[in-house]
Amino acid sequence: MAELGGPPVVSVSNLAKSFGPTRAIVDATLQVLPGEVHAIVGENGSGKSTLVKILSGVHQPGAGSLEVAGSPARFFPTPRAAQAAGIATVFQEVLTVDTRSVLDNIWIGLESVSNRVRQAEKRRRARAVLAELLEHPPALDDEVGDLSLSERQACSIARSLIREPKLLILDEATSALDFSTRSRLFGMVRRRAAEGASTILITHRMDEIDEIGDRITVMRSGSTVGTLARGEWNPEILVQMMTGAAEQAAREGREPVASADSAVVLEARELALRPGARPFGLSLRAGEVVGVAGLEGHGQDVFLKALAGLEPVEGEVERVDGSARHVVRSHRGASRLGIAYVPRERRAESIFEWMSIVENFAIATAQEDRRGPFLSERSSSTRFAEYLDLLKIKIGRGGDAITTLSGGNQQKVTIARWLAAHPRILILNDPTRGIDVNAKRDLYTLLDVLAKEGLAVVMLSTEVDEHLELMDRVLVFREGELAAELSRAELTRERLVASFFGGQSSTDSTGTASTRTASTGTASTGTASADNERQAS
Ligand SMILES: Nc1ncnc2c1ncn2[C@@H]1O[C@H](COP(=O)(O)OP(=O)(O)OP(=O)(O)O)[C@@H](O)[C@H]1O
Repeated sequence: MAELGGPPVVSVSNLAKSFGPTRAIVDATLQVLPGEVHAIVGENGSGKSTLVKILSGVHQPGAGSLEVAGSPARFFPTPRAAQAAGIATVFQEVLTVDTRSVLDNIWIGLESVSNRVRQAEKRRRARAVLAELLEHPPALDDEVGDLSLSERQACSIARSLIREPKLLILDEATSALDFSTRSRLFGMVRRRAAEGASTILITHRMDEIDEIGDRITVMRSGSTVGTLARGEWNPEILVQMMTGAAEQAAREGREPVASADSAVVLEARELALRPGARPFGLSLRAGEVVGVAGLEGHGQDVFLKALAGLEPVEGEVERVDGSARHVVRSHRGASRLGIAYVPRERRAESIFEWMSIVENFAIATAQEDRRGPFLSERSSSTRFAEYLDLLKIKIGRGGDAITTLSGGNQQKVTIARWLAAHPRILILNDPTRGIDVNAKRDLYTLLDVLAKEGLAVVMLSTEVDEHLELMDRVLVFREGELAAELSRAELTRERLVASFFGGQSSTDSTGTASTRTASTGTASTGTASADNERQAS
C-alpha cells in the first residue's frame, strides 16, 4: 500500500440494516484508507454485499454514521449520489445491456459526463481502459451479447474504471473473470493504489486476498468482527474469525473412487468444438470426478454444453448404461438419460427471479410433487429440507423470493435443484463461484459421497486449488481443443497453469512428464498417467 496518510476515504460506524425480519447487518464498522486495497471476507449471507450496497447508495441503513474524507456525511440516497462522491461499484452478477455495443455499455450511466465528451474522446478513453484490462479487447462496436462472460464482466469493470473513482468496489466481481483478465485487473488496482485511489475487494478467494489485499475486514452474521493488516492473517485465522470455529481441514486431495474397472457411463467420440478443431474423445466412468480447465473462452463451456445436449458440435455423445447405448441429441434427451447440467450464469441461466426459493428448487423435479392435477407445495418443501442441511443453505422462509437470498445461497439452491433429480452424470459449470470456503468444502464432501455412490461428475472450475483438491483428472482446453489431460498423480499448480498457456511436457526432478499435448486421443481413466510417461520417454 502506498503510505499516503490522510483521513479515510470513507468510514462507517455501527451500521445496521434489516430486510423485514432479516437482520442483514447488525453492527458493522469499516474504514477505508487512501490508496489501500481493503478486502472484506465472510461466509455467504454474512452481510458483505449489503454493506457495500449501502456505501454505493443502493440501500439505506437503519442505523449508523458515515464520514467521507474525514467529514460527517449523509448516507448516499441514490447510486448516482455515491458515484458523484467518487464511489464506483461492480457487482457479482454481470450487468450489461447485451443488445448494445461495447462502447455504449462502458458509457452507460455516465450521461451527465458523456453528453459533454466528444464521440472520438469517448472511443479513445474506452479503448484505453479495455486495452489495459483485456489481452484481446473486443471492438468497441461489437454487441456485448456476443462476448464471453469474462469479457462482459470486463465491460462492467471498464464502466467503473472510466470514472476514475476514488473508491472502486469490486463485489465478487472478479469471479467471472478469466485468469489473464483478473491478473491485468489486479495490475490496474495496484497502479490506482500507487496513485492514492482505494479499492474494496469482496472475494471468497484466499489467493486474491494474498495477492493484493493490504487489510482485511472479516464479517460474521451481519457484524464486522475485526480488521487485520497484511502479515496478521492466514487462512486458519480468517476462517476462525468468519465462522467462530476452526477451519474444516483442507484435504490433501480425494481418494479416487473410480478405477479402470468402473463402468463407463458416458462416451464422447470425435468431438470437434469448433470447425476445423482437432477432434477428441472422452470416456467417463461411474464415480469419477473430472475437472475442466483452461483460460476463459477456449472451448470448456462448449464442451460441457455438448455433453449436456445443449450445444450441437461435430461428433457424438453417448450415454452408456450397461449394454444399452443412447446418443444424446438434445438437452431434454440428456436429462431423461440422467445427465444434469448446472449452468454458470446464475442470473441469466438458472435463477427464476419471480419465483420463490422452493419453487426455484423444485422446478426441475416438479413431477415428484404432483398430487392429481395439482402441485403440492408441502412435498416440494419436504424434499428441499433435505438439501438445506446437506448444503447448509441459509434461508428465511422457503416461500420468500429467491432474490432475498445472498448470491452464494442462490447458487446452492440451483445445485440442490439438480441433485434432487438424482442424476447419474452431473455436469457443473463453475459451481463454486461465489460460495464461501466452508460451503465449498461441504460441496466437495458431498460430491465425494455421491461419487462413491457411482455418480460421475464433470466440473468446470476457474480455481486451480479446486482442481488440485477435488479432481481425479483434469482436461485442459486451449483454442477449442483438448490440449492436455493431467491425471491425479500429475496435478500440480505449476503444471496446470503451464498447460493453460500451452505448456508442453516438462520434466520434474524425478524425470516424470507433467503435461502433454493431447493427440487425437480419448481422455479416459487410469491410462493417462502411464500414457504420459510413455510419451515423455
Ligand atoms: N433485498 C433483500 N431482501 C431480503 N433479504 C435480503 C436482501 N438482500 C440481502 N438479504 C439478506 O441479508 C443477508 C445478508 O446478505 P448479503 O447479500 O449481504 O450477504 P453476503 O455476505 O454478501 O453473501 P454472499 O457471500 O453469499 O454474496 C442474507 O441473509 C440475505 O438473505
